[in-house]
Amino acid sequence: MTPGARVQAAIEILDQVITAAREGGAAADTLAQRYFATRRYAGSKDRRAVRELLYDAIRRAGELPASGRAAMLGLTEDRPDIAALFDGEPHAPAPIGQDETPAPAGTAPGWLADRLTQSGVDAATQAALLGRAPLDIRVNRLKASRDDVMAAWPDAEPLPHAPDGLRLPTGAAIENSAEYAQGLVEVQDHGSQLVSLAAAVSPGANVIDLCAGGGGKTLALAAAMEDHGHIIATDTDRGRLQRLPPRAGRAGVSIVETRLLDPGREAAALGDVVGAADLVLIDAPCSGTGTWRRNPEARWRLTPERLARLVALQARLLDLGASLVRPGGTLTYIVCSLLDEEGADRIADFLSRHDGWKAETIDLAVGTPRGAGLRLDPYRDSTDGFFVAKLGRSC
Ligand SMILES: C[S@@+](CC[C@H](N)C(=O)[O-])C[C@H]1O[C@@H](n2cnc3c(N)ncnc32)[C@H](O)[C@@H]1O
Repeated sequence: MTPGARVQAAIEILDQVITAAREGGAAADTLAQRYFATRRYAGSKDRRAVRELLYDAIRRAGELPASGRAAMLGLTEDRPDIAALFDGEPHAPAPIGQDETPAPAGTAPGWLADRLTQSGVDAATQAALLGRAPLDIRVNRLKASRDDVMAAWPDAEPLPHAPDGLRLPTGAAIENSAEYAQGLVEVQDHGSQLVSLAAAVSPGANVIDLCAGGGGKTLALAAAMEDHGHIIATDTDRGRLQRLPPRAGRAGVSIVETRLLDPGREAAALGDVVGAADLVLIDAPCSGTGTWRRNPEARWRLTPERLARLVALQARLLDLGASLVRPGGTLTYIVCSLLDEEGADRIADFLSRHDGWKAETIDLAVGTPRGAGLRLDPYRDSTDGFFVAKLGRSC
């Protein structure tokens, strides 16, 4: 592909990303994959270049752009080399007209940028939220040590506060490696590893991972438990939960039982474990403002109404999770968001409504205290953005 054709391809994918953001369609990454699936002439260098243009244009536009072309024109304001490729050559974008309006630069839609600012997220952190995510892995201590994996991946750097964490050079093909196939490593962000550690689980514990999804944190807990004890991993999404047993098998984890929950009737599948868990982990569904490094278009999809629905669900899941904790047990609440209404405010609201609960100290050497919990962010902690709180039930 010519450089101009790559720009035009990125514009066409951007159009699809914009439509998907309006209509609740697929993520940018999926749309890019589908685009290339029908364009076999695009080689690996072309694909990489188009993806870079696509994501640079998405990152730059805070508000949902009017069109893919407007988004790319926005990028040309920082990159005159791209402007020069709007030359009308075959497959390249048409020359830039004088009356065309580029998408303005910004962090997020105005209402959302305001809420981040109100949540104490400074400009440097907002910018870092739109940086490029590094490639982090967690060594599965059930099968290998960090030194074993570093011997096979000499470019890997230990993550200072996550004892099993390594950072690999971007683009390292870890998912095609023998270490991955044999369950020695999991791809897991530094922050996800740290918030799993915040739960401070011990071998032998009875754990309920209420929003387990595909089990990223379930497997981190199981490794910390040395595969002793029991974890009930639940979720309302059958597809995600179905991915957990094979992953657990690969990781050598035998203590996980999965239970599918019925949305709105979650408690029905948990009647036998009310008041029984040593630890309940709630990795709650959230706006994902902390994961924009991976899905920058997610900020175009969020609306105040959707956020309000998530907040109500988080409050409900906290109440449900609390009912499952035994006297003297703990509940760890996590969101990959830096908005107070999903983090510190949810915990303050919970504590105001539940006697016999108190916030406990989190034993992590990183993070910034926020309300009764701790916040991790890409600027200070080199993680995705997270809020985590640990609550103890009195005996
Ligand atoms: C942040 S994700 C969990 C990620 C997962 N813990 C991990 O580490 O890979 C939130 C999960 O909550 C699930 N969820 C949404 N509504 C739920 C509900 N009412 N009860 C339980 N899980 C729910 C979603 O399907 C999603 O998998």
